[in-house]
Amino acid sequence: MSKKTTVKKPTVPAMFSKNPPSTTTTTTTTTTTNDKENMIEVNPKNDRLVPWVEKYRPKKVSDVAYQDEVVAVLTKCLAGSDFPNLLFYGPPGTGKTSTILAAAHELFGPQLFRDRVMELNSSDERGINVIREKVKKFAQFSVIATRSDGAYCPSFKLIILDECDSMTKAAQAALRRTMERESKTTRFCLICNYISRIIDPITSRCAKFRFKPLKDNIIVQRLQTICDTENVQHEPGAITELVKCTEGDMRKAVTFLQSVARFRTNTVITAIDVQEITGIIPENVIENLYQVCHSSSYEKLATTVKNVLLEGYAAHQLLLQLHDYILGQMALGNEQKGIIFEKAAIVDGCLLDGADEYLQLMDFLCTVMHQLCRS
Ligand SMILES: Nc1ncnc2c1ncn2[C@@H]1O[C@H](COP(=O)(O)OP(=O)(O)OP(=O)(O)O)[C@@H](O)[C@H]1O
Repeated sequence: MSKKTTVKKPTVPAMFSKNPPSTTTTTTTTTTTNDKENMIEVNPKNDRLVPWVEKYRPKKVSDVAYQDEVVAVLTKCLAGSDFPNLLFYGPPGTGKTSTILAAAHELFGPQLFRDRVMELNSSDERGINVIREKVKKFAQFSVIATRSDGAYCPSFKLIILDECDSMTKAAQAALRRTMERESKTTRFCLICNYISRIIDPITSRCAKFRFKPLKDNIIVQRLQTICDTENVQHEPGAITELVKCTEGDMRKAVTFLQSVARFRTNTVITAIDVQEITGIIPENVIENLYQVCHSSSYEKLATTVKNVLLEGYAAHQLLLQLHDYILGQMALGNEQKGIIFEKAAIVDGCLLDGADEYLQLMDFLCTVMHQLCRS
């Protein structure tokens, strides 16, 4: 049914092999041993084993959803405008890595991609040595602006530093010099979640783009397209239920969809299937907890919280959903909600640090109870 396709394994840039490839364009249609090693054959029969996040990763810059500013700038760059050093920042799963990879594929084409692009993940390699050895070495090679298919091809190479907010300050400082010195031959694309962890001299050398969490309707559209392509049937409310817990993260949405599609109990995906896979807590559980807070009985609250935790619901998810539920309650004033949410933030921090789920939830719900008594 589907064609036989190939997916690239993460590569060590060819530049760092003992014999760096020629930087002039030599067209060859045969696949080298090295190329073969870096390809995962995707047999149509095993097609279902491919993670959908990879299968549906945008192939072209124009496929990237909802990040209009960066798409507009990169489209101009692809047409021949100057290509600045880039800094992409924003929450996970919003398309930062996909956007630059798509742009690089369009700029260099499949044959030059391996020679012209170096992708480093700073979570693994975050020290100054990587900048001194790998980045500097790669940046120093000069290249010729030709492509065998005649398409526009710039005369620079691209270094992608993913998760660069975990680079040490010394490494960032070393990068600053390299960026300046090699500006004729190399462009950088830095990707991070927290821009505040990047030193000013680096941010001021880059065009900065904030990737926004994707709107629910954009995620719904994308999931619907995937469902149509993969022939996944679902109840009308199932996709909306799934999107509820994604917080604008498309990766999370697509991963959940694939999990639900694989482990569903019926041919048609239901909202219950989604709740079981994603860990979303049914609305009545949240309502019940809130009502118990109204009763002002500490013993009743303690028993209910114990029972809810015994059901296997995660305290963090309970806290998230209680937050949204309380936000919509008219019975509580702004000041009371402020006190409750301040407590929610403290409890969330404690849970992340590994504190006891029961004690933390009790702490939070006692605050809710207290504020309800005041109203
Ligand atoms: N804007 C988007 N348009 C289309 N698909 C997207 C978009 N954002 C994310 N995706 C989907 O989510 C997957 C992960 O995206 P990507 O790796 O680009 O996220 P990221 O922002 O780099 O995340 P992280 O900060 O965790 O590295 C992609 O393979 C793609 O399927």
